[in-house]
Amino acid sequence: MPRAFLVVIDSVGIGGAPDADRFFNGDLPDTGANTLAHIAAECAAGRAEAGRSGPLHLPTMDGMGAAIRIASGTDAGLPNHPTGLHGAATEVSPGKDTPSGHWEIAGVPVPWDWHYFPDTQPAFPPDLTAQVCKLAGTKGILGNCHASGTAILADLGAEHMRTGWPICYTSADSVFQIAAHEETFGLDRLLDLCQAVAPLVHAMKVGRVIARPFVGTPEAGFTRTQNRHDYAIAPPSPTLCDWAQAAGRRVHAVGKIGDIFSMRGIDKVRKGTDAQLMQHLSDLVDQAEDGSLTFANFVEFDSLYGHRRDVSGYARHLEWFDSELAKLLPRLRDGDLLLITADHGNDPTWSGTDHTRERTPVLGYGVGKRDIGNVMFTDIAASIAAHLGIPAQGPGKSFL
Ligand SMILES: O=P(O)(O)O[C@H]1O[C@H](CO)[C@@H](O)[C@H]1O
Ligand SMILES: [Mn+2]
Ligand SMILES: [Mn+2]
Repeated sequence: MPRAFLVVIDSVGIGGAPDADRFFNGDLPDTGANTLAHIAAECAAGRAEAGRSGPLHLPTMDGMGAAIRIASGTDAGLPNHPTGLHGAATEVSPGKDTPSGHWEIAGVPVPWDWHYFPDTQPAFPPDLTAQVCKLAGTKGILGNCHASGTAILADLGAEHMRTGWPICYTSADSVFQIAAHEETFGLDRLLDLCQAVAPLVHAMKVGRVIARPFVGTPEAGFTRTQNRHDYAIAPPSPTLCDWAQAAGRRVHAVGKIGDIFSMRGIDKVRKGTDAQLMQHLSDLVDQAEDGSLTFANFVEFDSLYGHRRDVSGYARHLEWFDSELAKLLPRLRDGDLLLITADHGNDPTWSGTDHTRERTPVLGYGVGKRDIGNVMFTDIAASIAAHLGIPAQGPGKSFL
């Protein structure tokens, strides 16, 4: 029985979203944002030389050049000799966030408008703040604003250690993020707090509460740990994961897929750094059951490089991923399909620190060379379902 591996390289957009003008980073619309093309251009110009050098080199993902031209008509200077399936996918959900992107890739566009906290200070309504304080057992919260998660630790980490108040912040995404020190505040206490706050903000149609534990001292600085946990609102209707499970197939989640889908339709989760996730994916190529679905998310493109506007780092991570993929592909079995895509953009050359609305690449291995052109996010779910031979739901059409 054929197996499917659906791999999301988080935030690797390729421009061209028809509705980019409706999404913003600060005051600037996302029109023209193009994560991969702009990274490739910076590399070609010799401006992304930290820990790597020269033009962006992605020989395994050899369909990227073609995908980017399909999405945005841009010549990013990437070679255009695709050997596998290649195309570009367009999102319709009214959000450029991770759950919107993943649910739609899994066949379910978001049917509601997310609630976003305003970019004001305070950002949160007083009654929500009061409830968070009550649940945390503190007299106040710190932050209460839009912020970059690393910058706010530098600003408020010391005050947090002194007062014991949780650092609460948001972004252009529909999120409520709580940062707290793993030792002085306590990791379990932070996770319990986030879990308790989640239903309050989900009721407001805020997509996620994210626990952002950190360690360190005011003197040495603060760093976030791997114990991040997302408490997401459940998908509005059954997704590819549920379709597969209902058909009696095993569903493996690698990375934060379990969190994004509120564990709906998922049998087993493997987590870690992207390097560890690559090992998990590699193990699953060897071990995943016939007929199974493996759904992976590699988040560090987004969290370590996109939001941090680090072009060299992003290019390095793309080249690392590409070289790891080269070791993985020859071990796929006959009948396997491995599909690579992304959930939104996060152009590290763009203004602000938020995601960018973009089309995303669709690269397929194991089904021969074909140009699928422009497809919709939901077509990915329909295609995976067709490949696995299971019934699909919703608006997607298979491109296989
Ligand atoms: O700046 P950090 O804390 O990494 O937060 C980013 O991560 C969140 C989830 O992807 C986004 O909403 C953005 O705010
Ligand atoms: Mn994402
Ligand atoms: Mn992000």
